[in-house]
Amino acid sequence: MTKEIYENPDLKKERQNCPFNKEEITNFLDGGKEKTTERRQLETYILSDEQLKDAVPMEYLSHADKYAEELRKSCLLMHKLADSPAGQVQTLRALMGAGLGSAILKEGNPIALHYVMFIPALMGQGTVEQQAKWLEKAYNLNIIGTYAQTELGHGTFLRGLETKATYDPVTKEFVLESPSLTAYKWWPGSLGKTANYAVVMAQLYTKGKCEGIHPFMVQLRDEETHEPLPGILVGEIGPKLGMNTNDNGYLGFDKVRIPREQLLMKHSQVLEDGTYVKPTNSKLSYGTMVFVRVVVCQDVTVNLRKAVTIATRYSCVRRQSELKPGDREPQVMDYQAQQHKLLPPLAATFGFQLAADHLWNLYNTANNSMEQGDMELLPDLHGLSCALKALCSSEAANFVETCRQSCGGHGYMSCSNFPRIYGQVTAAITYEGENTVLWLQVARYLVKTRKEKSGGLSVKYLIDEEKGPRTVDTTPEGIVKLYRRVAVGLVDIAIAELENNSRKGYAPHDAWNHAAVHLIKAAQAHARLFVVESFVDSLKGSRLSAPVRAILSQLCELFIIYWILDRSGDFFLCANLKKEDLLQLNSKYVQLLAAIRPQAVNIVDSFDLRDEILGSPLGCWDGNVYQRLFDEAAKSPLNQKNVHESFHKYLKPLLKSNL
Ligand SMILES: CCCCCCCC/C=C\CCCCCCCCCCCCC/C=C/C(=O)SCCNC(=O)CCNC(=O)[C@H](O)C(C)(C)COP(=O)(O)OP(=O)(O)OC[C@H]1O[C@@H](n2cnc3c(N)ncnc32)[C@H](O)[C@@H]1OP(=O)(O)O
Ligand SMILES: Cc1cc2nc3c(=O)[nH]c(=O)nc-3n(C[C@H](O)[C@H](O)[C@H](O)COP(=O)(O)OP(=O)(O)OC[C@H]3O[C@@H](n4cnc5c(N)ncnc54)[C@H](O)[C@@H]3O)c2cc1C
Repeated sequence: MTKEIYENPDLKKERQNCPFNKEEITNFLDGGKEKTTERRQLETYILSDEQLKDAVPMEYLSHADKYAEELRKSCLLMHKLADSPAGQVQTLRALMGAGLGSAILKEGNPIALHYVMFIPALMGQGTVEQQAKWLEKAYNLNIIGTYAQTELGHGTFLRGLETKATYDPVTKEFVLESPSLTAYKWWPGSLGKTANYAVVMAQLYTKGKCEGIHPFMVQLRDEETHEPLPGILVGEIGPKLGMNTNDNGYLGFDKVRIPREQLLMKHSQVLEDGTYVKPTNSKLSYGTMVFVRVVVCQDVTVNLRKAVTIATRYSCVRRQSELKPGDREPQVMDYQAQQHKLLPPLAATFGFQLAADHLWNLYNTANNSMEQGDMELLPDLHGLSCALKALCSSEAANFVETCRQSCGGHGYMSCSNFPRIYGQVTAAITYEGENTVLWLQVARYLVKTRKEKSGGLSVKYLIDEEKGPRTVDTTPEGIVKLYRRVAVGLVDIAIAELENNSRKGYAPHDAWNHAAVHLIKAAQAHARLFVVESFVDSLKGSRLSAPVRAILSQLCELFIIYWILDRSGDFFLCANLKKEDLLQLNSKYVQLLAAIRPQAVNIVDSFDLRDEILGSPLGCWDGNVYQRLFDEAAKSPLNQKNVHESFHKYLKPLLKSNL
């Protein structure tokens, strides 16, 4: 007898008569049919392993027990790598990120930094010989590394880092030192308890001169005992808003000597006599950060997809209040206000992914040409990776919080998974370059391009001024032009502000600081233009069936109008937008909300996120929300006895005290 599978009747209804093929969208997002098959096989392989399941929810464990439990699972996952049905790199990518990996390691993988930064740093900064020495050991997990750059006193301002590596030509060694408390490394993931090696960024001194920050390969712990080596002061920094099993750590050096060959010398070298050989570009040592900024865009998008799926399914199960007097309480998704909360982030997941795909392609192209010594694409890659990392992380964090709020009280439960998703996404606003600082980097590139009439592909529109009438056209292509005008206009306003400040007698750095608000707005407009253009162009260029194209085009239109309505001042200011245009866009927007609403569940279904990955009773495929919430509550240690011992210890004496 086959067991009947429960499906909430409202969700069942939502899923009936879907006008498009969900599987086609799944394949589109995965990058092809074969990729979908491979991903599903991998998910089944990992998620069916009983040893990877939690005996109790993580929330109920102590800080140290959480770490130990996640390290156990993380190591087990690594043992499973060899038999994975997907390729090694594919498996690692899935296990380190917000998708499959987060189903097992909910608050961070203690060895993530090894793959996300340590190995990429070795590959990007090490010579062929250095790679031959350490990469295989790193691949085989004979050593586990991290990337130690940020210090207690400095994260953003890399030139201000204090850790010193002074070359001693007599012994042909570098001497590593932390000259003050603020020089201690502070934050690197996996550093606290897991890693036994690190790529350490330190100020290189040779022949009495500081040559700036450089990467050094440093052993931190004994390979057998795991005890810190002499002169190494290492530990964990304590609980954080999220990502609590990433064991972020601190690290100090008390005159630690390492051989000269442990300076990673792909781009710059120190010869035996202490002569310094410069890199072709002084920013090449920042390459590892560029890589992570690129992958973070993909990662926050996956997290956003999870949040939207949970909130959308829940909003179709949840019935509350009265829409039509006397009628049954409606699904909360039927309130236009709820659609306004959830459909823009739903649409954003597509826009962000398509833009992140473009960035990934640029990263690979630029990297290939840099391997041949051609640095031409580096400024564009730096500008675009900063812009997209900042935009995707900050928008995703806001959207995730909106999704949480859209679930009312139940969204506030830990088991809803919103706190963890938010904890991860909001961290991306800070790590790998604090967003404000990245916006200012982008602005620097835009101002330079506009003034010097020279720059890469992503900023070409600042050089080739658009010709023709400046009328407002509200087709998607017309809307892209509006975004372009805003991006150009806001750069010009920022430049005018800079010039105005100079005329007032400000020195260039003060003129810059006093124009920051305008500069940041210009950088954000540039990033939005890139996402909007990527969304519109990718749909135009893709081979999709008519029904899939229709729904994705509606999402695209909704999204690009949403941002205009959100920032209408910029469009009035720079794109000739009139009141009538805005009203027209507003009515188009609400029409689109109504048109997309019936397909919301089908769209999130097409993300094909398994219940284990969503990790939330609110978002499960079957919509059995209330039963699952009850089951979660039953796991609370406070519910294991009717009367907790603390009653006898504290409450009873109080009750009897006749205060
Ligand atoms: C078989 C195995 C294979 C391996 C397979 C691997 C698979 C797995 C891989 C991926 C997995 C995917 C899953 C993804 C999961 C993702 C996340 C999960 C884990 C979480 C990890 C979190 C880790 C966090 C780490 C960190 O935070 S590390 C520390 C980061 N720190 C920063 O970002 C510091 C920010 N500050 C700066 O970047 C800079 O200081 C600055 C603000 C840019 C200014 O620098 P400064 O030197 O002061 O510059 P100036 O002198 O002012 O010069 C400016 C000048 O330089 C140019 N510039 C600046 N930066 C760059 C750059 N990076 N590249 C190129 N150019 C640069 C800039 O444009 C200016 O140029 P001009 O003078 O010409 O204008
Ligand atoms: C979860 C997490 C994981 C991390 N992992 C690692 C890791 O693995 N390895 C590692 O090395 N580091 C890591 N970091 C550190 C991270 O890279 C830094 O925290 C980040 O670069 C910001 O630097 P900061 O903390 O010094 O902030 P600050 O630079 O001190 O920022 C404080 C404020 O000052 C503002 N500000 C600073 N400079 C400027 C400026 N020039 N103009 C305008 N405003 C400015 C910022 O916008 C911000 O509002 C991690 C951080 C987090 C939160």
